[in-house]
Amino acid sequence: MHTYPIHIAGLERQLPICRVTDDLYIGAFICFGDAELTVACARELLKLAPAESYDYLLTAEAKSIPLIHEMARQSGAKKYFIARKGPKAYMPDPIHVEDTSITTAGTQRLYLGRDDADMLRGKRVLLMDDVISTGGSLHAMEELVALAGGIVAGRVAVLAEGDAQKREDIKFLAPLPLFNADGTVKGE
Ligand SMILES: Nc1ncnc2[nH]cnc12
Repeated sequence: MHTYPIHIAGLERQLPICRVTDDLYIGAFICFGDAELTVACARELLKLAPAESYDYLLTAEAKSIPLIHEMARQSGAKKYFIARKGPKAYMPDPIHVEDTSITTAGTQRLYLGRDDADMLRGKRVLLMDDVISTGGSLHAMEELVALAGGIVAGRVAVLAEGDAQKREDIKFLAPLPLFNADGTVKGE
C-alpha cells in the first residue's frame, strides 16, 4: 500500500492511501488508538481558537471523539457535545439534519438529544472535525447548531483535504491532498 508522509502538531505519520473510488484515493487520517497524536493535535487545535471566543465545543461522531475529549480536558471544559449518527433510546426528542461525506456512501443524519440542543440555545459553538474534505459533515454540524438556536463561533480541523485547503472560513493544522490510484498527488 502507498503511504503519504505528513507532519502534524510536531509529529510525523505515514497515512495509508486508500481507495474511495477507482479514480479517487485518500490519505487516511485515523487518530483512533494514537494517543500521542491525539494529545498533540488537541493542544495545537486549542491554539487556533481563543478560549474566550466560544462557549462549547461540538464535533460529529465517530473519529473525532477522542480529540474533542482531549481538547476539553486540556482546556478545562466540563461539557462538550457530540452529534450522533443515529438516535438512541436515551436521547430525548432528538433533533436531526442530513449529512453527506466523502468516506460514507449515500446520506447520513446527525442527531442531538433535546437536552443537548437546549443547552446550545444562544451559545457560541466551536465546530471541530478531524478532516474537512467536501465540507458535508461541517455543513451538517452548522445546520444542527442553527436548529438548536446556537451560534457558530468558528470551525477548526486537524486536516483540510483537497479543495477545503482553499477555504477561508476554517482553521486547520495541515493541508492534505487527494490521490490517484498510483499514489501520486491529484492535480500535480
Ligand atoms: N483523509 C481522510 N482520512 C480520514 N477520514 C476522512 N474523511 C474525509 N477524508 C478523510
